[in-house]
Amino acid sequence: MNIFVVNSGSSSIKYQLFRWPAEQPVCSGLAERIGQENAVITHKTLINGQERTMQQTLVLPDHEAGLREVVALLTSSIVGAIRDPAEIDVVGHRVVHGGEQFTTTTEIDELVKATIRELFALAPLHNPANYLGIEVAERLFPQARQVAVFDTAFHQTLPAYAFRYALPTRFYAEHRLRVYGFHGTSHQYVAAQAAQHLGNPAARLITIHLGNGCSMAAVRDGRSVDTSMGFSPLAGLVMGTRSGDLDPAVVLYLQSQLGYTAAGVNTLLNKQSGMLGLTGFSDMRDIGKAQAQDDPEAGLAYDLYAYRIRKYIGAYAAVLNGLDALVFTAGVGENDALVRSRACQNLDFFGIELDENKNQLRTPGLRDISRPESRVRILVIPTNEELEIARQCAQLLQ
Ligand SMILES: Nc1ncnc2c1ncn2[C@@H]1O[C@H](COP(=O)(O)OP(=O)(O)O)[C@@H](O)[C@H]1O
Ligand SMILES: CC(=O)OP(=O)(O)O
Ligand SMILES: [Mg+2]
Repeated sequence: MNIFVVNSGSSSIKYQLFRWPAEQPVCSGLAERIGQENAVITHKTLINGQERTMQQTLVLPDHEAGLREVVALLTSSIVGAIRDPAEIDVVGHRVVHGGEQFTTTTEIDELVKATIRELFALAPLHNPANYLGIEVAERLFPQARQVAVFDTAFHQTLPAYAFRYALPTRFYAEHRLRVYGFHGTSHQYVAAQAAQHLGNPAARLITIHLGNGCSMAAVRDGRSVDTSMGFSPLAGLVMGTRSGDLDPAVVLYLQSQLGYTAAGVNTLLNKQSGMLGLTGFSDMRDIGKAQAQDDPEAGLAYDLYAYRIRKYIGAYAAVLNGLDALVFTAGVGENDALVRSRACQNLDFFGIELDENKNQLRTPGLRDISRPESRVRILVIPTNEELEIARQCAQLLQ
């Protein structure tokens, strides 16, 4: 069975092609800067067990053009893995918001598509792009089964006292204003890896996904019991361009005193805040360089970023009434030793003790960076949302 996984972002498409049940993709890649003059596709192929990478710069006016180009690569006799798009049996899509309607992986039909469209209002930055990916894939792979895997689904196990806001009940009853939580596919994937590594399916875990968007989850028995993103992916941690937690009165002040419109506040908090607002850079590699040169703004931004994580660790240790492991994952969590070091600072009270030498090592795969005497394991686990999506597609359809 060939499973093609598509993760459509606002200006990018990430993809992996699996020849199931092999979990190593035969092709994978990323099309970036779609809609701009100089889009780039980076495409990897596994040839005789060796990974070969090629990159091309081209014009991709929209997602349809992007996916068409990806299909051309997949079917290429040199860097491809199939001869005909009809060889794709299943297309698995990352869909960020599934609302309360989707608590699990779902095969896509017209009704499912209509519901995803209704959810545009709840995730305006993400769901329209995901939806577009579905429509384009239906045209390019008309004979394949299309499956949606929702970021929110893993967090549908939160108890009401964790997911409700203290607003008048009608706002939940009529408008579904509540905590949904996101990055669920990633939290679920690394939590399962951690539980397996610990040999304890009931492990109490805090999973820390630090990418462009950042979120944490408290996980017990493989189920999410709380998470730091909320009604939208804006809540919680400090992120690349998003503010994370904020007194809602700040929004009122921006509007009543500083002349911001609702759209202006949206842009400010989602696209101009976070690390970008604090330092002028959203990429942690740039901020890392600046902080290594003693840039005070970068130093403060690191402290703020890590301090927010530490506060959530404390909160979730209370939620879980104890802790077996912390798990760092995604671009920053897997690569930035300074973030991990500061996030774990002064937590020995909880039995969290980082081994600074192990923290600096860059070995691939799962690694334990805690001191032997640490009561809580500190793990770095590379996430793989595409593999988790493929697994869930296979489980649904087999
Ligand atoms: N070597 C590295 N050191 C520090 N940060 C890194 C490194 N590599 C990637 N990152 C960070 O990871 C972020 C992207 O993470 P990723 O999980 O790919 O996010 P997303 O899926 O949201 O695009 C980048 O913005 C960058 O800040
Ligand atoms: C939901 C979310 O924030 O996703 P991303 O980190 O990919 O923007
Ligand atoms: Mg991501």
